[in-house]
Formats: sequence, C-alpha cells, structure tokens
Amino acid sequence: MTAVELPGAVAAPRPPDEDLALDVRDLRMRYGAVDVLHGVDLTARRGEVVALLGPNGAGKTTTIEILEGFRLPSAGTVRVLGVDPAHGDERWRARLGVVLQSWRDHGKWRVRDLLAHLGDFYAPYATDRIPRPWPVDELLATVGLTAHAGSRVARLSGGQRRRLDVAVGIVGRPELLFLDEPTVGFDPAARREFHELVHRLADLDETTIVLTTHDLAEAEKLADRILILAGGRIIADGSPDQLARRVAGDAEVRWTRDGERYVHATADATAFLRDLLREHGDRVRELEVRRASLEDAYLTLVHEEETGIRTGRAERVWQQEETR
Ligand SMILES: Nc1ncnc2c1ncn2[C@@H]1O[C@H](COP(=O)(O)OP(=O)(O)OP(=O)(O)O)[C@@H](O)[C@H]1O
Repeated sequence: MTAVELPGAVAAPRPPDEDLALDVRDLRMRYGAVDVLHGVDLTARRGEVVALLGPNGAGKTTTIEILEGFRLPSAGTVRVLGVDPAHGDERWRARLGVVLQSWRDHGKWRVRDLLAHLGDFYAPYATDRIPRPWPVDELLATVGLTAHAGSRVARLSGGQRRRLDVAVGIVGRPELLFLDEPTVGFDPAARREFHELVHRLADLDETTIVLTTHDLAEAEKLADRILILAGGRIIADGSPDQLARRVAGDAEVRWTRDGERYVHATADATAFLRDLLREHGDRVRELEVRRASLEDAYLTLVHEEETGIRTGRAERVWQQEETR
C-alpha cells in the first residue's frame, strides 16, 4: 500500500537537503529471514516535531535505532544531520539527544552530579550558536527536578526518573532529539510540563524532535507531522488534522428534537446546521458536531493496511436515523 496522498503534500517540492535534519530513503531491515522494514522513506526539517506511530512490532524502535547509529540497516540511504549514522563520529553524536524507554543505570549517583558529569562530555562540542552543555541548575529547573538535585537516582519515583531521563537526553542541547515513549509514567501535571518543554525546545532552540508514542492525544498535541509505520512502510504522512480529514471528511452532527435523538453525517456541517436551525430553531437541543479524530484515522489506516481492505469514508457507517 502506498502512503496516504495529501492535498498539496504530493506535488510540493522537496526542501533542499540542508534544511533536513533527517533524510531517509528506501530503508530496509531484515532480522534473519524476516523483513521488518520494506522501504521506509521519511524526512524531518530542522525544528520540526515528528511523531512516529504504529502498532506493536511495526518497527518503530528498529527505525529509531538505525537513525541513532545503534543498528545497521540492511539497505537504504540514511542521513541524520547530514551524516550517515553508520559513520557518525563523536562530534556528530554530541549533536544528538536520546531518551530511551528504560534507563536504569547510575542508581548511586546524585541527580545534580550525574547531570554535571554527563554534561562535561558535551563541552568540547559547544559552538558560537549552541553553548554546551546546558547549565545544570537551569536544566534541573526546566525538567522540574530542582527539589531532587541532591537525591540519589535510585531513590527517585518512576515519574522523577523519567524527568531525569529527559534531562540526560537534552543536557548536551541536541539539534536532534529522539524520544521513545517519553511520558510513560508521568502524572498529568508532569505530562503537561513535558509538552511545554517539547514546544520550547522546538520553537526556541530549533531542536528537531522525533518521538514514538502510543498516546494519540499526545501525538496530536505535540507533533507538526505524524508518520504511521505499518506493514514495514510509512502508510501515512501529514499533520494530525490532514490525516483525520483524509480518512473521514464527513462530520457527524447529533441533536435532539422533541425528546428524539438524531444523527446525520455531512461533508458541510456549517450549511447543514444553518438549515437545521432555520427549520427547527429553538426545538433543537444538545447539538454536537464531531469530526473524525486522529484516533479514528489511525485505526482506520492501520486496519486497512493489516487487512488489505480499503474501507475509507464511503463505508463509514454512522448510526443514521431519520434526519429531520
Ligand atoms: N534484535 C532483533 N532480532 C530479531 N528480531 C527483532 C529484533 N529486534 C526487533 N525484532 C523484531 O522486529 C519487529 C519490529 O520490532 P520493533 O521493536 O522495532 O517494533 P516497535 O514498532 O518498536 O514495537 P513496540 O511498539 O512494541 O515497541 C518485531 O517483530 C520484533 O520482534
């Protein structure tokens, strides 16, 4: 199956390579006799936040590990900050930040000492534009760990450890940051603070961010672009809004009138509502308009890929009752 074709996205000229923090073409990965990636194409511009979504086992971690230079691909062209990760040197590595799923080392270290120690690695790679490392006190405040600066890592709660993981990932002020399921274990306040941090890194520091998550609401909040990996390929590439509209252009309008419930699917909700209210005015109650969500889009696209059956919006069945 080919990637979803989005209006405007197909014909758009590709940006020049120097604008691309990531440029991956026809990436293939085979484990033994099993092909996991069948020709993945993906790009990310500098300062862009890209969410890589896909079902369990789709190959997200494999893809990210190849981009990080931890795993060699079977075939394909990969450029990360202009460099082939297979040949990335220390200077290149210092420009990347990685927040892995479970980082459980250094239990005896105190938080401040650990960040200062890891930060020292980045000092030789400071540039006029990017001072490295991030000053520890500022970094602690940024990730909300100031009160725990003197605590031993082993004594931190799960959520505090995750904040430390993030601090470790960004202490070198990376130009490209990989976040693997970054907010697992965060309470709602920590999650919101983390989302603000991601926006700040992308908007103020022009950090390119690639994140994997199974939390579609999080992807929708954070990502400029969503890539869906399924069946070893990128099957969709677009903004959350573009993907939702691509899958189901119709809006669902619900209301009650004289105690009866009505549901109607329409491509032009505004015109429909205008007519509805003109005709029935004050008798219309509990009016709701719902568009397909990113979750609807994701589930439909992955289902189509896995079954080979294209359902699309035409066969989308709304619970249709008498309409007016
Ligand atoms: N070292 C390995 N050797 C053999 N097979 C592997 C190896 N690593 C991963 N795989 C297989 O490759 C496929 C993709 O795995 P991967 O971890 O990249 O998926 P994922 O999309 O990150 O999944 P999840 O959402 O569950 O984290 C899976 O079928 C997995 O079993």
